[in-house]
Amino acid sequence: MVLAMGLKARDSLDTPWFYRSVELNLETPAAHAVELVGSMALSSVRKDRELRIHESLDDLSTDLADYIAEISEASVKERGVFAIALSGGSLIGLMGKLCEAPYNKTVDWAKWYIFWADERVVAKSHVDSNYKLAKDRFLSKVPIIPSHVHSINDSVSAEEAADDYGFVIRQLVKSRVISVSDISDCPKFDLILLGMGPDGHVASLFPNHSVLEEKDEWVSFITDSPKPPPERITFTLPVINSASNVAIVATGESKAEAAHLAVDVIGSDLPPVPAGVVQPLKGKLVWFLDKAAASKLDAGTQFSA
Ligand SMILES: O=C1O[C@H](COP(=O)(O)O)[C@@H](O)[C@H](O)[C@H]1O
Repeated sequence: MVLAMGLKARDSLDTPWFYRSVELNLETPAAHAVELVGSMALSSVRKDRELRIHESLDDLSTDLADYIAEISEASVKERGVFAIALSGGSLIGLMGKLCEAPYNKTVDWAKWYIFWADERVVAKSHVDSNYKLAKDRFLSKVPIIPSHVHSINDSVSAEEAADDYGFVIRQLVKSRVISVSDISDCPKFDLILLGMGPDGHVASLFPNHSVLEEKDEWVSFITDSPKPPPERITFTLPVINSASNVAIVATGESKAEAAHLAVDVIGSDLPPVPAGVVQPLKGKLVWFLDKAAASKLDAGTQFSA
């Protein structure tokens, strides 16, 4: 029996994605067949989600830079601005290629507006600050307009910082710098970039934490983060899931189990880790993984970029 299906492919990292029709002869050796059948199941069951699994961190960084530059270009074309929310951690280093050619010259940096999907409530000069990390390794190397960088108020309590940040976002929704979701009334960021911890947390949404249930606020706070520092503010799930595009970037073996739980355990009401609850309502979710982080995915879920 021969099965026909479409696979997403690209010839190299510099060329665009395309869809290729593949005919699978069901007498193909078993392992190969499982992989192809699995890919077909992924694209038919979760059309809203894409997995990009890379051989090396260098490949992943190039693809991530391409992806961000493409969404920036499309947003500027459509809305005249690009509203992007960053996270902290290893993600920032993996965005480094955006500071190099060609992106440093081709991206329309003056149209970028920067936000944080989560921030640690520490001084902006503190080594734990997500703002400081982004400033040192990214923002100081590209010509983004300083007044377009919306960091948190670091001189108040976590609760006040969350309230303040929610207010800032509301003002920018009013002035249309940030779009608004037509189905959730939440801000609709053009792109939210998330890292993922080994426990499956994204932004500062940690496993089994009550903040995961927050439905009313756009920005919430916690004072008991299991990962130091304890005080943080975070976008809530409704805001993350209202974005036009969300990327989860996870590398290294320590993330493999969480990636498996988030990606493979689908169709469940309660995904076992917060990353699994990132399911944009209308937007597109892309996972960027290296081989190590993808090493525990079900065989059928994997396909390489
Ligand atoms: O504490 C945090 O951790 C996550 C993951 O960091 P990573 O270094 O393991 O990639 C990060 O995405 C989040 O923004 C940060 O506050």
